[in-house]
Amino acid sequence: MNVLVTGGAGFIGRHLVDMLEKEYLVVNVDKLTYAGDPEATASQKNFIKGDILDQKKMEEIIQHYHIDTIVHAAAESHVDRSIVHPLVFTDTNVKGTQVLLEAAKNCEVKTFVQVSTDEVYGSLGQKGLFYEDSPISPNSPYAASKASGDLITLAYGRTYGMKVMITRCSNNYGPYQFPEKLIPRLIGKALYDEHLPIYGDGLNIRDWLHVEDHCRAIKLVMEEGIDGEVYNIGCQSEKTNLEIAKSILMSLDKPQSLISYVSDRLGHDRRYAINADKIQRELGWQPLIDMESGLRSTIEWYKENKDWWEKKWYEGRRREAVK
Ligand SMILES: Cc1cn([C@H]2C[C@H](O)[C@@H](COP(=O)(O)OP(=O)(O)O[C@H]3O[C@H](CO)[C@@H](O)[C@H](O)[C@H]3O)O2)c(=O)[nH]c1=O
Repeated sequence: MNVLVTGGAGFIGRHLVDMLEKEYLVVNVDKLTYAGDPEATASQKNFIKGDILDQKKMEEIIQHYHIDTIVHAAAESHVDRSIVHPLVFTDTNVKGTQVLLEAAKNCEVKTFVQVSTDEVYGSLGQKGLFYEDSPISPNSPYAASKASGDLITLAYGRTYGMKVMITRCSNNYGPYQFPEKLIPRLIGKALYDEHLPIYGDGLNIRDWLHVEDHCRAIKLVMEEGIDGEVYNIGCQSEKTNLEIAKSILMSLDKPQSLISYVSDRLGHDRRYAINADKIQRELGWQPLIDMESGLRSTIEWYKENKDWWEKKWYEGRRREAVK
């Protein structure tokens, strides 16, 4: 396979490129937004700075590298940002996905994998799980843009006979996650003895998945997934945000008094919990990293790589300010 990965300088994308490069020719196309890491691309065999909205460029790249498979991981991904700047989410996650599909169709790419999210299903109460056939009911502008990207992907499959598949993961964590997201943000704050901001009552639940387990699942879908199918990816590791904050403080030997309740996120989804039986049953995927050891090693990583996340945080904020 010759694989085009979009967003391979982002958190999930860079882990994916590392994994896929061991077996395939991989080309990473990334726009390098505030969340993209130019350093990630230094060791990648084929990196091209580019925007998925540039159809001509995407077609040239696909043709030049004889791409037969696209794994589309480029996205605006932060819910809080989507509440403040919703339009860029539509540009990248909806229109960008469609432009990429157009390029793929015109160049007769064989397989297209859309990397998506469990947030397209909306929010759960205390009980129940998201299944692949659960109704799409997104709440944030981010989730709605990803749901739209999923629907347009499926439409291209049905209309033009393209082989398309969708993966929907739960909340990822692990090394190199941009420090705007809950786990790296809280670790960073705790390391500096700053208050850990917890939105609302802290009892919102997320279902956590280590990024390496996620990437192994995407790779499997790319290799063995069935045309037109959706695959949920998660490892049934539900935690309240408060539990995460407490674990981080405990691991770093910091006082629980650093927890600080702040205003809630607008339209804050209460609970995500995903059923991933299908990918386990049909493709034989299994998560290998349990939350306890995964969180421990992630905390260690952020402790040892302060330079990386501090730089990303300040660089990211600078680039945002310029925009
Ligand atoms: C950044 C931050 C977040 N939170 C809360 C909001 C959420 O309930 C929870 C996790 O927030 P976030 O890390 O922003 O992640 P969340 O909104 O769940 O979305 C993530 O998980 C999704 C998959 O479920 C991905 O599709 C998204 O791209 C990813 O950002 O923690 C806080 O309480 N304090 C914070 O400072």
